[in-house]
Amino acid sequence: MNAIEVNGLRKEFKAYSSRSGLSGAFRDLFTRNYKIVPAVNDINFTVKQGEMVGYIGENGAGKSTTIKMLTGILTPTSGSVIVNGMNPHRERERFVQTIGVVFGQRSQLWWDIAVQESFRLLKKVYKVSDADYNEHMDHVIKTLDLEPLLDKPVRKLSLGQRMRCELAAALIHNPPLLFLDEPTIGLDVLVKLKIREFLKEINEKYNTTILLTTHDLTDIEALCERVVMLDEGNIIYDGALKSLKERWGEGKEISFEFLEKAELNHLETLTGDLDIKWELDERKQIFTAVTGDDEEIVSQVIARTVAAYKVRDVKINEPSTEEIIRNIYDKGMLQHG
Ligand SMILES: Nc1ncnc2c1ncn2[C@@H]1O[C@H](COP(=O)(O)OP(=O)(O)OP(=O)(O)O)[C@@H](O)[C@H]1O
Repeated sequence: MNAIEVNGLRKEFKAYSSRSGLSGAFRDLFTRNYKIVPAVNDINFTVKQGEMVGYIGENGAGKSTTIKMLTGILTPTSGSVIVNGMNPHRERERFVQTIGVVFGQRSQLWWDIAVQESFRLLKKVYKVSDADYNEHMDHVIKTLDLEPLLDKPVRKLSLGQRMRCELAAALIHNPPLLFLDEPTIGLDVLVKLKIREFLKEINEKYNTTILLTTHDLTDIEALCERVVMLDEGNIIYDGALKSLKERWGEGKEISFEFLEKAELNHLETLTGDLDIKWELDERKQIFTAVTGDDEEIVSQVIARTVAAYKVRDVKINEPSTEEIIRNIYDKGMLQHG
């Protein structure tokens, strides 16, 4: 079953521009110039129940606008959105029972009351029974280490503490679908790891679908096999994170420092049957084999070289996902699809 079905989804905004000078400002008071800008430009995608998908793009690419349409906060200009079998905007009340939302920059907890009071209020809002609440939330509270925070007012919590509480709050009704918009923004590494572990766990335990928007690609790498990449309102990639790396990763580099004198010609002969290119940094005497992503070739290069020479150091370099994605945006290598 599909948790999310998006067809020809479009959202246009009016972008107002100001006229110059005093007379321009005066005229702006009465009529304003604007042009129509599509923030989301006729996109299509589906997400299956239980998938964890990274929804990525640069600032202004249209991520938040999409999430707002998927959660029923904004109505599309055209196209259709079916989430959990419903139209999010039209069937609002029934719909919100089936989703959880965490916006990293905004809070759904009440600022001045204790965390557990917020939880209790949300339990009422979502009409969760005592039995369900206890069974589910006891576990959530334990896993996210919330026990010591429960009687503190939200305003007294650190960012990391608050984000863990936000996540728990979004899960009070144990929704089958979770939208996370920058859930780890500004958090330290340990809290990030905890949140990731927790998300993996609920995905495994309840088959919860997760759509994750983040600028932190390590979140995506830790959680999502699939990424949907957005650029100026268009989907420019939808597929496995792994294939993205294979296709655009530009291979690996294996650098050797030797304890004895090595010859470039000899290394080339040793590996003549492999699809690689040797480079030499003469000043540092570092020999580098540039390869594709074939692991067999990488291991052959290392095995043959180490057998022929005494080696001081070997390093394998590959571009990070961050670099690959930067590359794609910079070079515009992908076709709009
Ligand atoms: N209410 C609005 N009125 C006019 N333009 C808007 C409105 N909301 C968003 N936009 C424009 O739509 C485009 C997409 O914005 P959106 O917030 O969806 O991007 P984003 O990918 O979420 O960016 P970020 O990573 O900065 O959050 C931007 O050009 C933005 O200026």
